[in-house]
Amino acid sequence: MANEEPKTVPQQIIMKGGDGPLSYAKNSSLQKGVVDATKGMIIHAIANNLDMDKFCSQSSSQTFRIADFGCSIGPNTIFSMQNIIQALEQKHHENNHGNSPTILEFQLFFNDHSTNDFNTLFKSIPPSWPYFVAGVPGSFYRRLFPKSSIHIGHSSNALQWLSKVPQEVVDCKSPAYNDGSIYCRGIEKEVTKAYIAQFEKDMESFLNGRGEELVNGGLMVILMGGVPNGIPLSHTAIGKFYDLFGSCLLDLTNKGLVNEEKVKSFNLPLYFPSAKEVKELIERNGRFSIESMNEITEQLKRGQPLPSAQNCISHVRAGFEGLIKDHFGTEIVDEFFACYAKKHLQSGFVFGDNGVDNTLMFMILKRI
Ligand SMILES: C[S@@+](CC[C@H](N)C(=O)[O-])C[C@H]1O[C@@H](n2cnc3c(N)ncnc32)[C@H](O)[C@@H]1O
Repeated sequence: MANEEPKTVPQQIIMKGGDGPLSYAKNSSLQKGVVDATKGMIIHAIANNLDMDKFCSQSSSQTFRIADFGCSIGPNTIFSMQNIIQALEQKHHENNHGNSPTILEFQLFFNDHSTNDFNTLFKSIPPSWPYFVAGVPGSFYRRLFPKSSIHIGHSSNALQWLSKVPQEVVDCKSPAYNDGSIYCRGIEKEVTKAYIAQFEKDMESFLNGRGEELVNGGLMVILMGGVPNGIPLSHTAIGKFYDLFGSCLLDLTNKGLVNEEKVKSFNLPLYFPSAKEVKELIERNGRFSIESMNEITEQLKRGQPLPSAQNCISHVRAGFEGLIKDHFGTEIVDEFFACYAKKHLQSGFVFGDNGVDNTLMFMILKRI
C-alpha cells in the first residue's frame, strides 16, 4: 500500500529465554563483568548516599523495596540485587554497631517487558532465598509502581535500548533516512538528530517514572553503555560490531534469502550517549541529584580477560536473535547467525579490543 508506514523493528526487544546453551542466562558473562566491576562502587554509594536512619527509625522492622529495571532472565539481576542487599545490611550493621532493634526485610521487584522469560528467572531463584520477590512486566518508560514506594532502583545494560526506532530513519523520503546502515553511527547529522530526540524523550519518561516511584532520598543506580564525549559510535568497538552484524543482512540479500526492502526498514532501537548528554538530561529533568557519575571502561578492562570469539558469537545470538526473528522471520535465523559467526571469526573481532573503547557509565542518582 502506498501510504503504509514502513515497519520498524518490534517495540519489545527480547533476550533469548530458557537456560539452554544459546540462552541469555548462559550467555551474559560480558554483562556480568559490568555488574561485578561495580559491586564495590554500589556498596560505597549506599554507605555514603543513603540515609538509612530516616527509614529505620523506631520501628521493629523495616522493609526495603528494591527494583531492577530491565532485569532480563538472570543470573545477573540476582547478583545485582544481592550486591544491593549486602550494601544495605552492611550499612545497617555499621550504623548500629551490630546492635539494631530494627530487623530489615527486603522486597525485590524484577521488571522487564512482558515477553521476557520470567519463568526461567524465577525458577533460578534459590528456594531458601530469604527475600520477597515479584515480577513487574511492562516498559520502564512508563510508571510501574505506586508513588514513593521504592527505596532503591537499579538498571544495568538496559537504558541504551530505546522504546522504538525513530520512524524517520526508515522512511526513504525523510532527510533522516538511514541509508546503508542499521544503527545510529553518530556521523550522519539528521539520523543522529532523530536518534537523539528519541533517546531524550525516553530518558525523560524513565526519569519521570522513577521520580514518582522512588521515596524521597531513595537512590537510583544506573549502569549503561555509552561513547566517550565527541566520539561517534561507528568509531568504537560496538560500532564495528554493528557494521559486521549489518553486513550479514546484505550478504543474505545478495543471496536472495532476505528481501531488500525488509533490510532497508531494519534499524536497531539503540542509542549510546556520552556522559555529558546523560548529565544534561538528568539536570534538565530536575527530579534527581547526581551523587556520582563515573566512566569505568579502563577498570573493567584491567579486571577482565578478553572473551573468546565463540563466547562473543553466543552472546550476540542470545541478545539479538529475538530482533532478527521478529523482523525477518524464524526461517532466516540460523542462516543469519551462521553468517555472523563466520564473519566474526574471519575478522578476528573481539569485544573490548576493537576500535575506541566504549564507555560504561556508572551513576548514582538521589531522589530530591
Ligand atoms: C542486555 S539485557 C540486560 C539484563 C541485565 N540487567 C544485565 O545486566 O545482564 C537488557 C534488558 O533490558 C530489557 N529492556 C529493554 N528495554 C526495556 C524497557 N523499555 N522496559 C523494560 N525492559 C526493557 C530487555 O528486555 C533486556 O532484558
